[in-house]
Amino acid sequence: MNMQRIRNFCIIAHIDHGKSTLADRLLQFTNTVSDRDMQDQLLDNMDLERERGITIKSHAIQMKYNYKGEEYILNLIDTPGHVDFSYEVSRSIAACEGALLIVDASQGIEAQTISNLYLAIGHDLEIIPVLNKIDLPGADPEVVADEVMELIGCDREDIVLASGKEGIGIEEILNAVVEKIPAPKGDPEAPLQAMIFDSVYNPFRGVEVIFRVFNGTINKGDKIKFVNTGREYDADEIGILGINQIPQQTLAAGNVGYLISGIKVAKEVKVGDTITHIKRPCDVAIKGFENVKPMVFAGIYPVDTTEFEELRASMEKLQLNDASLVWEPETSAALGFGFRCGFLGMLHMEIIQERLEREFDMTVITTVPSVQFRALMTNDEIKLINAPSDMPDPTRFKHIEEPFVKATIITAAEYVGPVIQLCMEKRGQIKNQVYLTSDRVELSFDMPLAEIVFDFFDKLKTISRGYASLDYELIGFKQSHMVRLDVMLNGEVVDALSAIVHRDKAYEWGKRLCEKLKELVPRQMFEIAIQAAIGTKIIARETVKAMRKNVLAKCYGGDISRKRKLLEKQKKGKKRMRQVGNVEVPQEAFMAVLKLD
Ligand SMILES: Nc1nc2c(ncn2[C@@H]2O[C@H](COP(=O)(O)OP(=O)(O)OP(=O)(O)O)[C@@H](O)[C@H]2O)c(=O)[nH]1
Repeated sequence: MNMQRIRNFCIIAHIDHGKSTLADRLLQFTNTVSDRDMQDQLLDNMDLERERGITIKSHAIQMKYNYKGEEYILNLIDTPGHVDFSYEVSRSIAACEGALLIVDASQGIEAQTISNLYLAIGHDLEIIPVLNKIDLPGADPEVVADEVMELIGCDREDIVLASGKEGIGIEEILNAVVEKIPAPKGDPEAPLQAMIFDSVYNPFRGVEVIFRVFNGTINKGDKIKFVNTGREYDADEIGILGINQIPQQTLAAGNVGYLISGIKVAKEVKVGDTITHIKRPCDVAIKGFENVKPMVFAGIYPVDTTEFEELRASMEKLQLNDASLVWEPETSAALGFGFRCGFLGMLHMEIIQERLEREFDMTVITTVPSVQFRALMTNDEIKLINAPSDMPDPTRFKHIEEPFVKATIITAAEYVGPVIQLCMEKRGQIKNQVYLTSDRVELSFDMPLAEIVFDFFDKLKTISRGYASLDYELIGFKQSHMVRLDVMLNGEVVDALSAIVHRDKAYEWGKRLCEKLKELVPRQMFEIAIQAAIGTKIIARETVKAMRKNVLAKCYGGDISRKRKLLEKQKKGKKRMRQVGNVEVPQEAFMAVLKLD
């Protein structure tokens, strides 16, 4: 295919602004998929994605479009919409020459719109602005168009008015893709240089690598190598991605395609890596490659301690198809054997937990999530702290550092006060405040990541009645007064309830946590003391009074089957309980920290 007839583009949008719906329409309009086969949100083919209505992993799809009598190949590269997956978004963007910027005409520009837009502009992508959902009664295309014009410096005529739902503006969008987005550049005769921007795990065929060829040509059967991992493979099968995979003999510069070469483990395929030939390799790898690092850590334990090996097997299987999940075995006095896991963010953590439960039928306890702190030790070594138990003795370190992010929040002007207040409570420092329009404001803060991973987003939504959007990126580590706060039940430390918190917040944290635990720990036949401590210093205490609960008391002797049923019920209720010393602790208690308000 003549490179001049190829267009590679992605869609950037804030969550729920209608990216998937619009993508479906493009596929329908170009007959890439027949109306009969049309399923809602075709690009989101994981059940979980469809249920949650969010795009988790990016995928690519090729459409053919006839424009003024010429056939064009349009490669649509889908991007995930959540900050947890921002590295993947950046690689997808790097594989394109243009982007559709979808803005919900009833909502206006949101934080994610802007962060992804900046990524796209940073990669010199041609931006085609689209106002979507113009069918909605609450849509205000005039005002939102002003916002968009201000943001990207385009003219009103450049903005396409569309409705994915009603199928309005679809042809205009496709025409704009052909007319405005530049054809790919690159030399098909040069040494091979292709960038991996995604991979899909297939248990039967091995990992499918999705890539964009920048220079050179890849042929079926070629001996190839991945530059950053240094691994070598045979290109057993290459092809393009329609609704199904379509094998090809060759793919030249400018094209997007898939590669199958018998790779069994997702970890071998790193998004951002460069594919080249073993003979005649390219001089340099494509820039921008990064090893993605987990941002949030938590322990995962089987509820039933005998299921540890089963959990290990499940985690191994999960890791085969999720390269970003990392874990190592961990033991807790309270929870037994489990794993310390690293996640890209809170959504990623929820997804893993849910997949363990659904796909592997495991019931697990997840402990309080934590970010990765660093301790500068007295011998000037840096020690990484992924769990409260890693926290060294205060006499052995000079200081602790914690990760900070630049948080961008867009909200209506009337909520600026409460938003700033919330951010200050979360140890944020305001850096900038810009009015996007008379009513919408963009605020930037430097904030500790640790404060964001808890309930920040929920709180932000509450105080702004839903009219605030958040995006953040890591900016580095800063020195902080962090301490380890322990919780004791009848004098015994429950290691799974320990947390690393800022010194100024430790007292408040301890007090609230004790209060919350008092609500969650059921009364037992003896009194239970709940205490919070820093080192040996007790900073808070609550007491759960003794009580005797006899479920059989209701049964007046007689009916044995009824009695059995009640006992069964009680046993089930106990399932998610953990024995700590002599105290039974329900699973919610281990997540109580997330619900402190
Ligand atoms: N009225 C109206 N609703 C729409 C339109 N497009 C999408 N929606 C609705 O908006 C919601 C979000 O649409 P999606 O296409 O899932 O949005 P998305 O941007 O792909 O969401 P993520 O994948 O989560 O980022 C759904 O409930 C859609 O039915 C439109 O043009 N008009």
